[in-house]
Amino acid sequence: MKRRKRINPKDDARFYITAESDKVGLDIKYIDAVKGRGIFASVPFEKGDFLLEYRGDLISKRERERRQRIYHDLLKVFMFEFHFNGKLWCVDAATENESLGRLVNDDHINPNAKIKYLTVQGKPHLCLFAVRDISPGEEITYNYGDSDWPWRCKGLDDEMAPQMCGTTNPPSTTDELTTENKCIHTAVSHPNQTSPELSPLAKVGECQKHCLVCATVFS
Ligand SMILES: C[S@@+](CC[C@H](N)C(=O)[O-])C[C@H]1O[C@@H](n2cnc3c(N)ncnc32)[C@H](O)[C@@H]1O
Repeated sequence: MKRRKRINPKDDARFYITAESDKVGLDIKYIDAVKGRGIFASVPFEKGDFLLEYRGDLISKRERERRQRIYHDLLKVFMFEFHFNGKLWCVDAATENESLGRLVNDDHINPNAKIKYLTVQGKPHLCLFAVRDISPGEEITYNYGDSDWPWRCKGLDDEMAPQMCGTTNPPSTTDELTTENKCIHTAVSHPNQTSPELSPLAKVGECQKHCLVCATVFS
């Protein structure tokens, strides 16, 4: 069988950065009410291949702080911070658009991609590269980094979830909560969701004991 000629991954990345577009062979799919959407390969990728750019506004630390003050928690997760040339920068991908990079989910155990930055015309661009061969149908994932991401709590039963999650956002202590309480995941729908399964009503139904995302307890 004839092997396809491999494009140099950095050149490939520069091409898509300059074109401000995503490559064919990656699709958005709705996964479930907790994870929301994700990005899936529809063609095979080889280890080292460029996959996607995490496209958004490149902003300074100061501007990031300003936006963080006004953003809802659900938007803050789209802010990717990184060091470049001795300074803290951020790519803010909170704006819902056609870009696929902003929809790639976290996997800190067995990710198949890694983010690296590439400089184009003096500006850093965050790019995802495959860290192993990827088959069609696989979800693209990378490690979001060390943090108490609520979804990383594993194997919890209903009683243990609030203690073990250790999240402070929103409050996880039951005494601050009343029957009126709703966590952010139930009070509002996920930003720009298009799938009916993600409606606030469906999420309230799933959160009857505790929210799967943040472990807020409902009485
Ligand atoms: C940058 S967004 C990724 C796209 C998101 N799935 C969506 O549909 O908009 C990050 C959010 O995705 C969800 N997420 C990412 N990785 C996850 C995982 N491994 N398990 C559950 N939820 C995850 C969390 O809600 C997180 O706040």
